[in-house]
Amino acid sequence: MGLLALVYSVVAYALFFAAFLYLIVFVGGGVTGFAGAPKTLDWGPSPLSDAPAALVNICLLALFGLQHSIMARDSFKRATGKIIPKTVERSTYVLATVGALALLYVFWRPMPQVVWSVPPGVWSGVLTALFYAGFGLVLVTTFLINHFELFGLQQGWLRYRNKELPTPVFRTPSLYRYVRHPLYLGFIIAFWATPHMTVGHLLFAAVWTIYIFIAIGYEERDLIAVFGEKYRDYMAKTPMILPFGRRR
Ligand SMILES: C[S@@+](CC[C@H](N)C(=O)[O-])C[C@H]1O[C@@H](n2cnc3c(N)ncnc32)[C@H](O)[C@@H]1O
Repeated sequence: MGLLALVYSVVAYALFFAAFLYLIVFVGGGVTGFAGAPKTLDWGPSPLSDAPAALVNICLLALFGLQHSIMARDSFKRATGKIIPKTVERSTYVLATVGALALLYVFWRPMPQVVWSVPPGVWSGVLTALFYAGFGLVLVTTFLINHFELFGLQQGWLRYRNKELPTPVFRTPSLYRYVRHPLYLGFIIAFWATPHMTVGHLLFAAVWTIYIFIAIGYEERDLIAVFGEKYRDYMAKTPMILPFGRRR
């Protein structure tokens, strides 16, 4: 069973990493210069090409949001605890996230009408740099918290070694001293910073941003439940998403 848990966690991690890398290509499209992508936000076929594009896309984003938020809740983990062992709970979450992203990639309906287009030059270079910086921030931040625990690998490894899972640790390393949610800030930057904004890209960025603020509400409720006063103090002293933002 230990080996099975380890293999499961490695497979889930590998698939997730591939899906994350594809997200950069999917959102960035032409900006990434990756010409071989079968589908991006602004280009490619969808099996749902007869349905209204905005409706299809909002449903796909809502599906991702529901999967992500419901499976992250303690009540869901308690309810499924008998069929999903704690050691592979995170890998299962990661695997379901891959599924939700795959549906998004396959069924997304491009809406290529242009909202803004910055001609090649300094400003388009700045926006492209911000796009990559946003994804870079996401990746770096996962290592600040605990990359291998966040994506289930550590749990699979500990199960294989027959060791106990550690209790959650409250961390505020480097960027977490300036904002409480640097990883989500990275996503917001990556999704909005583009020299070529289309209606589909705008919809994607707007819905995802709204979802991030909803998710923060749930996540912070859980963090208060686990870390209590420590997290309340942190909220009082540290802005949510922008370093110069309001506290709490
Ligand atoms: C995808 S990460 C996002 C973290 C954070 N919201 C951000 O944007 O940087 C979500 C996980 O990080 C954990 N987490 C968030 N802030 C934390 C902190 N200060 N210390 C330890 N774990 C934290 C949450 O409990 C959750 O399991």
